[in-house]
Amino acid sequence: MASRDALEFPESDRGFLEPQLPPQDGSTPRPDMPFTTLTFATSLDSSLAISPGTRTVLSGPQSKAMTHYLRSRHDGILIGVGTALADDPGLNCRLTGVGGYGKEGLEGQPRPIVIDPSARWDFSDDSKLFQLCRQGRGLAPWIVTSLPEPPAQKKEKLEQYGGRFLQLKMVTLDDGQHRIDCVMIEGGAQVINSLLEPQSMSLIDRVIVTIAPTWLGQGGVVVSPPRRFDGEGNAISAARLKNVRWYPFGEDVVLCGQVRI
Ligand SMILES: NC(=O)C1=CN([C@@H]2O[C@H](COP(=O)(O)OP(=O)(O)OC[C@H]3O[C@@H](n4cnc5c(N)ncnc54)[C@H](OP(=O)(O)O)[C@@H]3O)[C@@H](O)[C@H]2O)C=CC1
Ligand SMILES: Nc1nc(O)c(N)c(N[C@@H]2O[C@H](COP(=O)(O)O)[C@@H](O)[C@H]2O)n1
Repeated sequence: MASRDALEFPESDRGFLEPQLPPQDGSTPRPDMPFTTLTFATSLDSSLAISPGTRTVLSGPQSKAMTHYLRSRHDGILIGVGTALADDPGLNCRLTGVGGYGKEGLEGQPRPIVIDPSARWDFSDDSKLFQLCRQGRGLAPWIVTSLPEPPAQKKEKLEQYGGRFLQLKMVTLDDGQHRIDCVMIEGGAQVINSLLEPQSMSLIDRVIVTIAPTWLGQGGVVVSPPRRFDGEGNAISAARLKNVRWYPFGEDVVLCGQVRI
């Protein structure tokens, strides 16, 4: 039976998204690299949150359900440590019919991946992610760190739940069981802004942005990649999408496209 807090994303809305999603046969556009979707919700003034260190609800119910559908179609969800600290996120999929929400096991649940170079996320049993693990509603996170020896207590706790630390140079796992074919990158701003820099933008296969009809005002956590200049020193746009599609979800609009390289 589906749980009371489960979300529904109707079949009628799924067709629009299908061409944007990772191929279901696990094939990837670049060898040994996952299919990557950059997806987030923004205000009209490009803010992800009203101020640093806070969580702001931008998506309405329909686009929120869409995000959970996207989660169900990716193996992993990636965030930066700034988001883990600010949001205490669940990072699971709460759609009816996935594991923990009407289905046995954890089928359809993505692996949370937290980029935490210095292992500064001070997680505990009370962290939302670990509560969901105990309830059989989400997978334990993988934490990508550059520390050769992550703190022993954190490592022990993480492994208790089935999570693990990955050192930066070991992101690509060579044991096939833990392969990740597609990753959904949710943010936050620093992660997104760095991915939209020229040297990284080719790593993004799709961009799916929920735009909420609100201005959060100055002082927000903003998506705005570093400015670029042409050969004559004139400012040019930092990044632009091609193959753009728009879709309304309630009061929000969802924009899909590919970064023009
Ligand atoms: N509306 C939405 O859809 C979303 C909103 N958010 C919001 O965004 C905010 C958090 O954003 P922000 O503060 O920018 O934090 P981020 O989540 O982007 O995390 C930033 C940290 O991650 C590490 N990091 C980021 N980029 C890289 C990189 N390229 N290589 C290595 N490490 C990297 C750094 O850690 P270190 O400093 O330790 O080296 C950095 O300080 C929160 O308020 C959250 O609510 C987040 C996701 C989605
Ligand atoms: N799609 C979307 N809409 C918003 O309004 C948001 N604030 C976010 N934030 C992202 O979702 C994470 C929270 O996930 P849980 O609901 O806790 O599972 C948050 O950490 C951001 O990555 N996304």
